[in-house]
Amino acid sequence: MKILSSSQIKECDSATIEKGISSISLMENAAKKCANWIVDNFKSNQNFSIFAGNGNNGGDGFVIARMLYEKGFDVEVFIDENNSKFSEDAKINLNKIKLISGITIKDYSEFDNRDNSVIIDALFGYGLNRELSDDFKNLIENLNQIQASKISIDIPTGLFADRMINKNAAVFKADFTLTFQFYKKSFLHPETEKFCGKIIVLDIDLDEDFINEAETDYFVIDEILIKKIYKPREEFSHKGTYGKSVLVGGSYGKIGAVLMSTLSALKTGSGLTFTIAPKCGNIILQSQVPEAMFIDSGENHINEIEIQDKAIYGIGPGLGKEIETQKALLEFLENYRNSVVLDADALNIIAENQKLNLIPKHSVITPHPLEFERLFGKTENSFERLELAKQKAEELQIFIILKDHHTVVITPNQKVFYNITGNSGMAKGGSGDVLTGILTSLISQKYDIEKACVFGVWLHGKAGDFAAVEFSKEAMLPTDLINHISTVFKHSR
Ligand SMILES: NC(=O)C1=CN([C@@H]2O[C@H](COP(=O)(O)OP(=O)(O)OC[C@H]3O[C@@H](n4cnc5c(N)ncnc54)[C@H](OP(=O)(O)O)[C@@H]3O)[C@@H](O)[C@H]2O)[C@@H](O)CC1
Ligand SMILES: [K+]
Repeated sequence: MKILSSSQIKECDSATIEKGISSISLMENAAKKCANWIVDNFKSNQNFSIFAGNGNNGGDGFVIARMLYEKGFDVEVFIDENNSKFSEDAKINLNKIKLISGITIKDYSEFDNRDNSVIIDALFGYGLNRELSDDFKNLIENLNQIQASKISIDIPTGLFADRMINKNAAVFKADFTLTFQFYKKSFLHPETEKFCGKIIVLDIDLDEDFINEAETDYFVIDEILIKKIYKPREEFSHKGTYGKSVLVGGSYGKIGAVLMSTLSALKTGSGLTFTIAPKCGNIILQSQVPEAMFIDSGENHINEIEIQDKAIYGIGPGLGKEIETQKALLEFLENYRNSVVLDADALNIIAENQKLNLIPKHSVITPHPLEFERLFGKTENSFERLELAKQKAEELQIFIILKDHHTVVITPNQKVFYNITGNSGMAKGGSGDVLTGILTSLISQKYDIEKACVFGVWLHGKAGDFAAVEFSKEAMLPTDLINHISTVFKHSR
């Protein structure tokens, strides 16, 4: 799914209107989608307090008020009574509810919370173009204090659609955000997404031609995209059809990491799977994953990385940073030209030795924020980190998978794919090792690298979601996630 900027959404609005739908009908349609969702999900609540601004977000609020009232709910609307400058469509809809005696319209200052009330934020949407004034900040901070269910229309007030907020910004803290047609970029960054609650994207029939042609670097990975990428296995094939994965890692006390990568590569469908690990891991690996072939290197840590033909390497899980291991990795990279997947200590070794230039072009690196900082330097926030990652991905011609609450794939041509599968149960040591195995396996099966990255992060998160359903976010383990890779494939058929 494409992510459009606020100015593109405005253009999309205009394109839709040019096709013959009036702006007032568009608002009516958008609000109807919200009202229906609210009725379906908040049947037991009788009171709705709707806070409306003076733009079209407020206009949506007025229409929602009317619709909820018509469905039998008790509705109060709050506006800034000193501000008479409403957008045209907001004014039309405000005038409509003024004619309904059952809907009370009061000033924001007259709000008094009622029992079992739901607060609806229709103050500002994508039209917010500057910091909120102190009056609005106070209003939002007061609303945030109130114990009630809270719904934001389109965007939680105080957030900008596409950029970071100031540190002291006041933002409405929603339990649900009912947003129109597209994810907004700020819903996908940790500093800003925490205000959104659960995000519900409502299709309001904006012009499809405009959406198809709109140019953007930003995408959300959705099932439509995954269906286009996934290649079911062919019946007439053999193990050679599905490539050779070589997982390199492990050191004394950290054999589990490379074991999990190896298992993940196998469960993702790798044809032939090798593990290069120190001798101390031999028995563990051979007994736990008999399907993989073991190549030893060093006693307790890796001291050489053998180059094999026609293989895809995934290097880093549990690798450690012993001097001999560092030398082995740098020597390997100096002599290797194919794409590799680099994770964990492989990235730390590259950072400490300042050898970014050794990463083969079209490789994949999978840093978490701290590893990213070690490689490329500090940034102020995740929006800046993403911009720096885009720049570095292009400069080095590599794919960067930035691991975070929403993991992001950044391609050498600066496209950005946000992943929305996954959950906090995956925030445990070992989850990253699973991702390395999945990515190595998909690339070795000749998925194009961009597609392997997009499919890989989605599959990883989705398996995590199945594991959370079975075991809970607290108790699920990265090994449970590996076992649920099969559930994802079964559901993908
Ligand atoms: N295609 C879609 O997605 C559809 C979207 N729709 C809805 O339209 C919404 C966008 O509407 P919008 O453009 O009127 O913007 P909105 O957010 O209501 O605010 C604009 C007003 O706020 C003002 N203002 C700005 N910053 C401010 C500040 N800090 N403090 C105070 N004021 C500030 C600004 O004033 P100005 O800059 O002119 O001084 C202007 O008056 C969108 O989010 C969705 O809900 C649907 O109805 C139909 C289909
Ligand atoms: K809002």
